[in-house]
Amino acid sequence: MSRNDRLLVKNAKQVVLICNNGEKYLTKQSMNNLCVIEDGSVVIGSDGLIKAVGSAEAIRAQYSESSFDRVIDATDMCVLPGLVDAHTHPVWAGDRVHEFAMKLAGATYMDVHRAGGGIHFTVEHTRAAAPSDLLASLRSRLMRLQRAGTTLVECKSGYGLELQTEIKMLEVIEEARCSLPINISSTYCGAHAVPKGKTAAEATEDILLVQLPRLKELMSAGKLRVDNIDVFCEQGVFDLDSTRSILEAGKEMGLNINFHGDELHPMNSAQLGAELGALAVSHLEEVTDEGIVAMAKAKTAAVLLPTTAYILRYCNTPRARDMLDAGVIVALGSDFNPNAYCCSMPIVMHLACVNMRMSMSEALAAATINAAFALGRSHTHGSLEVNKHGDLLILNATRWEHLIYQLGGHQETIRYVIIKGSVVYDNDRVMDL
Ligand SMILES: N=CN[C@@H](CCC(=O)O)C(=O)O
Ligand SMILES: [Zn+2]
Repeated sequence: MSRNDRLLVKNAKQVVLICNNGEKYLTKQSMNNLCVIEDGSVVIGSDGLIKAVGSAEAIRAQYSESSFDRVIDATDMCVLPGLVDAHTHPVWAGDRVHEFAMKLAGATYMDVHRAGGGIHFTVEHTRAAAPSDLLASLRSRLMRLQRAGTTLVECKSGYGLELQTEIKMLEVIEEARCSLPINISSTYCGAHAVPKGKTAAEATEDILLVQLPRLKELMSAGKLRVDNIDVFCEQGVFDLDSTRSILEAGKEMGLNINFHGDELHPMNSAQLGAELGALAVSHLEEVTDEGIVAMAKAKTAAVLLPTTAYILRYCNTPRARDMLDAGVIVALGSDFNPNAYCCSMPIVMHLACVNMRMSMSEALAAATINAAFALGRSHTHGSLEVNKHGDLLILNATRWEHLIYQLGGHQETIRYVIIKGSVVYDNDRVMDL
């Protein structure tokens, strides 16, 4: 029967499916046994979903009568799922380039924070910013992430720390979700820091009695979509009890728990996440052995952020190998924020391999299916399987590992970024491998 589909990507040297059995995440050895088809093709239908993926020969035979809006000949190229960035803070105003110099001179993250810099500096500028300016900068940041291969990204609020600005940030994220092709998972992070002039207890009360109820109203009225709730659980920020009460209230509203924990001090955040049924805990530089066991058992994903230790230098590198060996679902995120200005998941994967001793296959699984799991989206994203979103990358390379191996080389290696079967980035520069 003849039919019309949106896109055929044919004759790719490699098609990296990641997995092909409807797995929601990968752990341990399965992360090193990614499903790869040599000489393969992919078909994406007019609904933007994958209709077929398989050997080029089989797809040719199966689709001999079909027509396509677009055909890409991927001879000598590789096809991968679009990358998933499981942790970013992309909505903000105010440049913090000066803090990079302070940190290079030896200041710690908390030194900068206590001196009124860090999150507080960004809060001041974000509160004063017009929504249209926040949206313009968010758009250009998301386009940058997209050019680096990200097709699904988590975006946090958290530079308002009071009702009005937190809602403003979430509305800006919602506007981006409606107007850009990139897939967004939005996170309310009103407990990102204790606002100036308030104690942690007062801030917790404001979140529980003012911010979350208003969020609930807006969500129920269909005026705002929010997917996750986040808290910065850290000494001098939100302790374990405040974190618990905020996360529980968010869960009650139907939000997925996905929070910052065990970053600078061991807080037992991993255990709390496991106990509350969190989808994910991010950072975990200071996770304990007990925390690792609890997360593995509860199937709470660990979103590891290699840029943090790289940029802060004094901070420990997350124990990726221990977590992988224990069977924790390890995911990756860029942690894009004014402290860690990194838009590139290929660079994040490279850092994960070199500094956290992950294999390239583990890093790719962590930046696709497992990152999608951390956002509750692995049934639709994170692998190239029939009925999932047709979000993929086509590389100017005959082996997919070039995406990670070439540090900072993604501008040349990524030829196309495709979301739901439409080309959203076409880099037609020819490169020499
Ligand atoms: N740790 C807390 N939050 C961010 C940093 C945000 C900022 O410094 O503006 C993080 O994930 O690294
Ligand atoms: Zn963060």
